[in-house]
Amino acid sequence: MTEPAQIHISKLGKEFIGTNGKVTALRDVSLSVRRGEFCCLVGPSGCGKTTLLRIVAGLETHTSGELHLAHFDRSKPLHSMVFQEQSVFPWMTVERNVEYGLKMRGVPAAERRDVVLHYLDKVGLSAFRNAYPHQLSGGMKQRVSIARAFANDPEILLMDEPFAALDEQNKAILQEELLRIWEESKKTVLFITHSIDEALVLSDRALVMTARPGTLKADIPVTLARPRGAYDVRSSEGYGELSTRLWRELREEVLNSRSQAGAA
Ligand SMILES: Nc1ncnc2c1ncn2[C@@H]1O[C@H](COP(=O)(O)OP(=O)(O)OP(=O)(O)O)[C@@H](O)[C@H]1O
Repeated sequence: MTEPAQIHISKLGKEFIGTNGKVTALRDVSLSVRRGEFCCLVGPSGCGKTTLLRIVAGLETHTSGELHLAHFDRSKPLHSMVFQEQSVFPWMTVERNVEYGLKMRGVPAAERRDVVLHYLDKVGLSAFRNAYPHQLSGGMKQRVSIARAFANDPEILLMDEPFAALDEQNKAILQEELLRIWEESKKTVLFITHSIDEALVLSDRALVMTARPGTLKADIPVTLARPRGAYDVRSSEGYGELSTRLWRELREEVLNSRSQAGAA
């Protein structure tokens, strides 16, 4: 059965008025993400990926076009966002950080505890539940952010380069942890990355954006078998071909974006 659309964006545009005049960040972006789908957004630096995610998150408004988000289960939050920088509360323990959204929603303490312990176990942080963020490494703090986002149980997860600041091995482990949790929960995910590898490890579809003003250039189905491992996926059938295709689409836009920067 085909799942219904959860995120539907039609001819969406965004203009910023800055000190140097008008900046068109997004133009005519149209895309649809089905419920339970994992989509990665890739595109050159400055093409509007974060702006698009922030618009979906309701943190920014669009200046033209339409955005429709389907909210299937009103007892759950619609979306949660995970940022590149660690966005944990430094004054709260790991456990308090993860339960924050649930507490805000008035979920009873016993239920909160079960959910929090479940996700701390999933991200390998059970032993650190009473630790404070300053006692954790960067990768561990990102794990707290991921556990918090899933514990909050939103329908849509919006992830803005959540692993960009991590070293290669920690990134691979977190990608696998994220995939395992996603496979269990099947949330709708919109995930920004600069990495072709990361898009191929994680996504069902890679959405390639053009240089600014960003619009959708290519929508590439990532048909690699699941479950996937962060390294073994690279030797799976079709990986090389997909990787080359994505790079061809992206390369042109990265060059365009460089010539824009040179002309500015
Ligand atoms: N608040 C703002 N005011 C003015 N211009 C902005 C604002 N936010 C973003 N922009 C501009 O909009 C464009 C898109 O920015 P955005 O951060 O969305 O790109 P991005 O694709 O996420 O970049 P990166 O990959 O480098 O993170 C850029 O030219 C940026 O300078």
